[in-house]
Parts: sequence; structure tokens; C-alpha cells
Amino acid sequence: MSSLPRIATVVGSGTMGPGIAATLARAGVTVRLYDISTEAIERAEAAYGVVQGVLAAVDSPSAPGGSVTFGTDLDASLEGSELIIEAVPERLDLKQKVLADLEARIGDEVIIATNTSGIPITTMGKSMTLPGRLIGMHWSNPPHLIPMIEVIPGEDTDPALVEKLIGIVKAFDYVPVLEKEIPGFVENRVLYAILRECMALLDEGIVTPEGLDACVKWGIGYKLSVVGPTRLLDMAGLDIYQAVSGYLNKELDASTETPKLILDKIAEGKLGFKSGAGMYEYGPGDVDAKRKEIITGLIAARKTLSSIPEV
Ligand SMILES: NC(=O)C1=CN([C@@H]2O[C@H](COP(=O)(O)OP(=O)(O)OC[C@H]3O[C@@H](n4cnc5c(N)ncnc54)[C@H](O)[C@@H]3O)[C@@H](O)[C@H]2O)C=CC1
Ligand SMILES: Cc1ncc(C(=O)O)c(C(=O)O)c1O
Repeated sequence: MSSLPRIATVVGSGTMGPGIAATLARAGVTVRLYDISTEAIERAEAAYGVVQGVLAAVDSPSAPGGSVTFGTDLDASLEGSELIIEAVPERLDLKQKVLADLEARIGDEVIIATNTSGIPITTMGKSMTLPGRLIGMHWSNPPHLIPMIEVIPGEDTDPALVEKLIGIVKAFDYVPVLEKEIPGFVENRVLYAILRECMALLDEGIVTPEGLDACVKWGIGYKLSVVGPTRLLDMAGLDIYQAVSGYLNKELDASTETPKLILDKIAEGKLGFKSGAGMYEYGPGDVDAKRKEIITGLIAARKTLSSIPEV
């Protein structure tokens, strides 16, 4: 029998919601995508069409019977749902409010998974009557293309739920990574360590944005897409790591605040693709073209990586 829920609800249809919904639907789940905003639901309906094409292109597991419906009526969206995936903005107060509100509308047996980027699950569950039903399920963006999900139980999570969620993730052919709870979880701790150093290098004028992107993409990203960091150390030699880390680690950026470079851009309204400018400037049509190039590249890379042995 499939571990997948028959009906699932995704709460929040922004950047992440449509891809999450589409991935589950393609695996045969009846998915209801809910948002508080009508405009967000309209955008999600348009995004869903594009995402479906991408899932077909990567030969994502396909089972009959799945579907996505879109709506702004919460009770209708929760009707019969066995799994709720919360994907509202990354604010603890908002998430706690949404979780408490959801709980008041559902039966005790319904599981709630949160897609938080790194807020501790235990903290989030403090607003809940049954925090045992809450678990972290952190998808990576774009969620319909990155086939790995972090599974993070909080202190109060029912242990049986951990195995259940791992079974669900495997059932749609993604790789579950079980982790102990820590702010940022594993993926974003690593990503944000890289991004902190990158922003410091740009701020100090050590390299251009184009140079940084080329260096990290080919020197680090390409290699790490084939060999993980632990195996990379064996390939390089632990003695080399000792020699370099001995003088380099103390030089690395250790700031604890968001870089000024980023705060200045945000103050100018430059948020990235969503506002037409960010780290780079975009002319008419450029954002759509870049999005397309990224998706095409990720499809090609995923196919290649899926066809080679794990090292
Ligand atoms: N954007 C990313 O790259 C990733 C984001 N995440 C996490 O996923 C969550 C969602 O992120 P995004 O999709 O990027 O956010 P977003 O801001 O693009 O979308 C959030 C959506 O939630 C809706 N919303 C706000 N309040 C709501 C409520 N009370 N009920 C229902 N919907 C509500 C908004 O209208 C919006 O459409 C966050 O916790 C984020 O940290 C996780 C992985 C990657
Ligand atoms: C910049 C950034 N921040 C957070 C996340 C996340 O995983 O929550 C991502 C991502 O790629 O998924 C990200 O790029």
C-alpha cells in the first residue's frame, strides 16, 4: 500500500507552494493549494502549468489520480486532508498563528509538516494543542526539481511521525535526510556559510559578481554536485585540509548580521527576480529568460546526476 496521503493541503502558494503541490499531485495525491490572497492563487494557477511541463521533462514519478485545486476557502481546502504542508512566509509569529488556526479546524489524526527554512520546530509548535503532530519537511527551491527533503522532528514530535514522513518522501522518489533540530537545519547552515563569505568578498571588492558566480559554480558547485563534502575531503587529503584550515579559518568572515550590501539593495527595492533587479539588473524579458535558463539547466543536470553512481 502506498505511504502517500490520499488528500493533502498546501497552505501558502507563493514561491514554494505550487511546486510542492505539483510534485505530490504527479505522484497521485489529490492536492488542495490554499492561500489567503486571491492574487497569489491566480499566480499559482499560472505557475502550475509551467511546473507540470518541468515534471514531465524530468520524468518525475507519475501515478494516476493526482490533481491540484486552488482556493482561498480554508475549510474547503482542509476537507478530508491527511497531510497539511505549511508554506507561509518565514515569520515565527505568523507561522504560530497559522498552525493554531489550522489545528482548530482539523481532526487529531491529521499531520502538519512545515516547510520552514530553519525556525526550530519545537519553538513553532509552542502555539499548538498537539505539537506531536508537527514535523519539519524542508523542501529546497525549486521544490519540484530538487529531489531532497530535510526531515526534522522537534522535541515534541511523535516518533512514529518521523518514519511516516520518511515513507511519504520516498514514495514520491525524493531523498529524505533525517536531521536533529538546529536553527537553519543542515542545508541552510551550509548555504548561509557560503553566502556569508561570498557577500564579504563582494563587499571588499575582491572579485566581481560575475567572477564570484563563475568561481563558485565551477570550482565548488560542479564538484560538489558529484561528490559530497565528506568524500571531497578524502579526495583532497585530510593533511591538505589541516594545512589550509590552519591559516584560513581565522580569516573567514564571521559577521553575525545581514550584510550591508544586501540591506542597501533591499532599501532600493531590489529584491531579485521578483522585483526586476537585485544583485544584477534585468531589462524587459530578462527575468523570464533567466528563469528559463535556470530550469533548463537544472533539468539537464538532474538527468545527468541521476544517471551516474553515488560516490
Ligand atoms: N523561497 C525559497 O527559496 C524557500 C522558502 N522556504 C520556506 O517556505 C516558506 C514559504 O516561502 P515562499 O514560498 O518563498 O514564500 P512566499 O512569500 O513566496 O509565499 C508565501 C505565501 O503565503 C501566503 N500567506 C501569507 N499568510 C498566509 C496565511 N495566513 N494563510 C495562507 N497563506 C498565507 C502569501 O500570500 C504567499 O502567497 C517559508 O517558510 C520559507 O522560508 C523553504 C525553502 C526555499
Ligand atoms: C537563499 C536561500 N535561502 C533559503 C533557502 C531555503 O532552502 O530555505 C534557499 C533554497 O534554495 O531553497 C535559498 O536559496
